[in-house]
Amino acid sequence: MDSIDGAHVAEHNSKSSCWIVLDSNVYDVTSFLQKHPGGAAIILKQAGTDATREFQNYHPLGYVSILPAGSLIGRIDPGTLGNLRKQKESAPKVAHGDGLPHPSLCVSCPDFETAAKAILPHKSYIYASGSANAGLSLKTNLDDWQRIQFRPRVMRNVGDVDTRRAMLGHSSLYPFYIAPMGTLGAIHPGAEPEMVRGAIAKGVHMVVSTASTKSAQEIMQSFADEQRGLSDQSPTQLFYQYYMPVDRTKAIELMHIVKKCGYKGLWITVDAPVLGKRTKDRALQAEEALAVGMEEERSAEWEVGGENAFAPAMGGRAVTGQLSPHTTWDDLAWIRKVWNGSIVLKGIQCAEDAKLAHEYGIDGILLSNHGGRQLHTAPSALMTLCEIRTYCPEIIGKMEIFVDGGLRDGSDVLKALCLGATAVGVGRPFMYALGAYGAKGVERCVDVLVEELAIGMRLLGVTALDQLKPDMVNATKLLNDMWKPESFRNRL
Ligand code: HEM
Ligand SMILES: Cc1cc2nc3c(=O)[nH]c(=O)nc-3n(C[C@H](O)[C@H](O)[C@H](O)COP(=O)(O)O)c2cc1C
Repeated sequence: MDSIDGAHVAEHNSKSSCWIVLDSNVYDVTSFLQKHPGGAAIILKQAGTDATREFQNYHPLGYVSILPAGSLIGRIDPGTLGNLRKQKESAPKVAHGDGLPHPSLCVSCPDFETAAKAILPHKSYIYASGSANAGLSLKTNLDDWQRIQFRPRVMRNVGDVDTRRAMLGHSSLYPFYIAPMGTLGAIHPGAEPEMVRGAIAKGVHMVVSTASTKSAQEIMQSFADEQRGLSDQSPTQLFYQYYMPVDRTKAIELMHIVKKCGYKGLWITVDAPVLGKRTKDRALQAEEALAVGMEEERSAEWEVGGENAFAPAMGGRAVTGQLSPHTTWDDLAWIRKVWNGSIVLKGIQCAEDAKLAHEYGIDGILLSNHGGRQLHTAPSALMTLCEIRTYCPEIIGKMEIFVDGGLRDGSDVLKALCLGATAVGVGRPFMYALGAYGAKGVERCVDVLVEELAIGMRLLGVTALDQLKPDMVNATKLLNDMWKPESFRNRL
């Protein structure tokens, strides 16, 4: 392979010819610029430089495999590294220390967001906090927890409370877990292994995203190393969130990798046949592009899956081939043959699909609208849970029912459990805690949620989670707004 002088690379620093160095290899990424899901501008800023460090904040090195054939043009001559264009200084990924409140000052979930917002690079905060379209699905998620009130019982000897609950046959210390979130490298340099460290320290389960910065193998390795350090004492288990790639061979290959790694269950995300419209990410990408004299273009190719079978990820735009819009219920037959462990469908949003999942023999469903990041004005998980209670109550207790979206208070977990949920997924609070404080923040976030949960149990009058019953909550407000079939409405 050709050895290329740094000075020569440095000359290719524009949108008409853009070269970058990654892991000592020189790539011509000119034709890839407009296809990059993170936007052209972010790569263009690195043009003519060694982009390895910045690149690894977001991606595993293996990502280079999706570059068009012929992009690799040589190796950088190591003696000429000094001739490369100087990398533009970007804001430090995390500025731990300076001005950041001590983690103990985070006493409720919103405090983690305040801390993270203060120190995360703007782009990372936009990624974490963003939602689809005008943000109404996210708002519904947050609001609906408040639309259910408790009906507490008193004088019930609540001296000791037990917060344990099993998830898919794995005992859990708590009835909540860390929801899968992609690209944690944009939030903390330690990326997913840092989140895993915090999870293990507190024994909370975690679902790992297909769109992770680190590979499924690396994350499981960090989990195993960490567990070994604790003599395998932590009850934490890792599950795997699965995005279906367009290419069947790739899809099967990924399942084999996940199985070999030892992830405990496959959580197939079914609410993302295409990426939702991430308004804030898109606006920011357009701004960044204009700042370097380019214009972001909308491309239909980015909106639906194509031929490129690449492990998915969720930036402002999806990579061609990373999300399959073609998946149907029939696919569950071959998935079952490849994956013999438990399966959860993530993103069920109405009673009919919940019932179907049960008929297909699925182990669990996760009622979720993806943290409000997919369909505009989608129902909250609590609303879908009310639908299930009304239209197919027979499935409750027959399969595990998880819910996620907008949970910001540990005691709210109890509302979902009263209505029949197995456990609740918590997303952004853990992401913000990670961004602000790394693994220590994740630990702190668990503590905050557990404290609220345990106080809530006592004040509600229960000492174990199996004592929670539907009549301990008043969900009338949600039930009033719940969808009713046309025939039923005509009778009113
Ligand atoms: C040159 C080869 C590159 C390839 C093949 C590539 C690939 C991708 C892919 C597949 C995504 C989708 C989302 C994700 O996985 O996070 C993405 C998003 C992104 N990429 Fe790259 N990328 C490249 C270079 C870079 C560089 C050099 C940077 C930064 C210096 C960068 C920063 C980002 C960011 C910030 C996102 C959006 C993340 C998000 O909002 O989720 N990429 N890229
Ligand atoms: C920044 C971010 C990234 C996410 N990435 C993924 C993902 O890769 N796969 C997935 O199935 N869900 C993903 N989600 C959705 C979460 O798994 C979960 O459904 C949602 O965050 C729950 O809402 P909450 O953040 O309000 O707790 C992501 C959510 C956020 C906030």
